[in-house]
Amino acid sequence: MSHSHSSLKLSILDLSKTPNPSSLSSLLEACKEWGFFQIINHGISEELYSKLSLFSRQICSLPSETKLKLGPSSSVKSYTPQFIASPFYEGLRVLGPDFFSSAECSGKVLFGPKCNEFSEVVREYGVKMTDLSRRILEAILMSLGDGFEKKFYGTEFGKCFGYLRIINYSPPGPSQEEVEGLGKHTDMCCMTVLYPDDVSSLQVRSKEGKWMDIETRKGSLVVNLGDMLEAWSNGSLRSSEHRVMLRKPRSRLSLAFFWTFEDEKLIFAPEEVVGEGNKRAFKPFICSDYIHFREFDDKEMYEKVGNTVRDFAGTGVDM
Ligand SMILES: O=C(O)CCC(=O)C(=O)O
Ligand SMILES: [Fe+2]
Repeated sequence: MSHSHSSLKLSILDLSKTPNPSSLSSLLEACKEWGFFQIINHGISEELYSKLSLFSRQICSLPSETKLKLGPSSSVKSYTPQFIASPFYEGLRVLGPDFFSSAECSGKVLFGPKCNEFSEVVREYGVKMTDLSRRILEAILMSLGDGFEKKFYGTEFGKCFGYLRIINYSPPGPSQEEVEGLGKHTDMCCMTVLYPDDVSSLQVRSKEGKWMDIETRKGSLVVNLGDMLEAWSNGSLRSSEHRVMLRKPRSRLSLAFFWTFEDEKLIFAPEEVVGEGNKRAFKPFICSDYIHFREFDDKEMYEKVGNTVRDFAGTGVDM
């Protein structure tokens, strides 16, 4: 039996070019319609990616006893073993802004003396992705309204920080044509910058509810918007449901960099963003309250995974 899949070529943001009205309008269009686009000329070298991939593969092959020292129920909590998100998914989280120290904290347990090299590679990746995330977010604000990046970047997004998740998906079994590596979800953060080794496993759900395979240019990174930005933009920027479907009999690696508001941030769309005469699509809420709402759901009631910020703070007004 073979499945047919519709696919979506992601809109391109070229980071080597100064944004102009035409590039900004296609960026805004992509953010509203899909909440997904791709970036090219992003400056993350393949060499850096390969170094990090190598460590990722090493983490994958370590014995479970070692990794379970880092979570889910130990004090460090940086490791998500298989069978939490899915039977095929395991992940290691490294918190910014001090990527070196947080990498070291896990690295000591995982790699022993080789840990320094790991921490250094993660630091370099974290710093570069932080810079990249800022530039992307500025472009998004610019696309939302004239002068919005100057007006809102510092005041609203000035305390954003990033964290990295190094994700390994184990291969589906020989008799499994297609398995869910990561189930349907929206990202909680403002924005995710994704370096997948195989983009064809990533699917986004259209507004009509159709799953689409994501297509990108070779070497580009995938950006998707999260719930916090959807709420901050009064629902005009879309945080889309997406998932990972594993189809090839090989493992898959992915580096997901999440750019998020600080815990205590009150998320409330500014008047100018809502626009005169428009209703509010979200009640104001504190960032960490939403994260707790999601974490509780994800762990305690697995069937309820998939709850979004609209379930948490939506007013019922559909933007
Ligand atoms: O692995 C991927 O390509 C996507 C991961 C993802 O969606 C996530 O970690 O939120
Ligand atoms: Fe995601």
